[in-house]
Amino acid sequence: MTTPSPSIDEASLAVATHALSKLYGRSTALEAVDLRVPEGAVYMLAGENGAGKSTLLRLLLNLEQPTSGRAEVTGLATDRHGARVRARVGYVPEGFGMGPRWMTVERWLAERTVYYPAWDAGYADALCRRLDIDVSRRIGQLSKGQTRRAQIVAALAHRPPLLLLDEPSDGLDPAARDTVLELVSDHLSQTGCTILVSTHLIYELDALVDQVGVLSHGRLTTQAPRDALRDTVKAYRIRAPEGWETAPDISNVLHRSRFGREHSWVIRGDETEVAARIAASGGEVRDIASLTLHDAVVHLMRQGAAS
Ligand SMILES: Nc1ncnc2c1ncn2[C@@H]1O[C@H](COP(=O)(O)OP(=O)(O)OP(=O)(O)O)[C@@H](O)[C@H]1O
Repeated sequence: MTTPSPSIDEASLAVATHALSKLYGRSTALEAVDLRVPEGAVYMLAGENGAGKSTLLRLLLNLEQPTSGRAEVTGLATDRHGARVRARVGYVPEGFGMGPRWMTVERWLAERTVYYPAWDAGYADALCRRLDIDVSRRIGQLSKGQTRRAQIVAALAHRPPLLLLDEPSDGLDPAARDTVLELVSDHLSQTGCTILVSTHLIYELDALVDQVGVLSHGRLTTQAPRDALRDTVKAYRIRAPEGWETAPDISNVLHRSRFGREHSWVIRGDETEVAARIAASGGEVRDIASLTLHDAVVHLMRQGAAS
């Protein structure tokens, strides 16, 4: 079951999906996903390998069709307006296939202008310089990271209202990762665009993210503003009598560990309510701490995988 988000104005969503499902044969890749990405948000999509993140992004671009359900991207129904949706989106795909091996990067970038009328050649040049791209090289000669750099230029250079980034730093060296984060951050402050980004490197996006979604086995098990997660997913240090761990009536325990009579539990819920329940069951709350975004999301991923 998806954790409900606080009320969101449906009219101001950059992306909305409605019970979006995708089967490959008899195997479920996505199951009744109700994604809500507010306009102007940086929405991080996390989830284990095979959770359905890339499939979801491909469906949003109508590169593949859902088995059931529907999606709207920048207000357009993806099934009827696939080409218009793609023109409004900057997409970094999961894979590294770009184009024919003989084509130079320069020519490949020039061809993007056909698809994107708003292509800004000056901005594309500046991005190529920042990312140290030799545009005279042929696609077949590029390393994985060099390919990724060119894909990032293509995604940003038409200043689309929405970026769909599928593990954008995959293949990049650490310095290039930092440069890409700076570029995306600058791009965001200049354009105010919306970003939906799938990643396994949660800490990398820490400074940017304001919405979080967790996919697990094709289901969106968590969807919440980042601040709401910070306020509700907490680590409780508890001193308790022997055998206490079976006593409390507490739901949404994401993690338990124990050292002697001291317990450390990660619990999702209202802090005051959780603390009261612990106290009522005979436990003494010694400390309550917030988690990093990385730790909170990893606990939520594990809970999603286990449910
Ligand atoms: N073309 C396809 N044919 C059959 N199954 C597919 C296809 N594409 C994806 N799948 C399956 O759908 C599920 C979701 O895959 P997807 O690539 O969307 O996951 P992901 O969350 O992006 O994973 P990762 O983090 O490993 O990139 C997986 O079980 C995968 O095997």
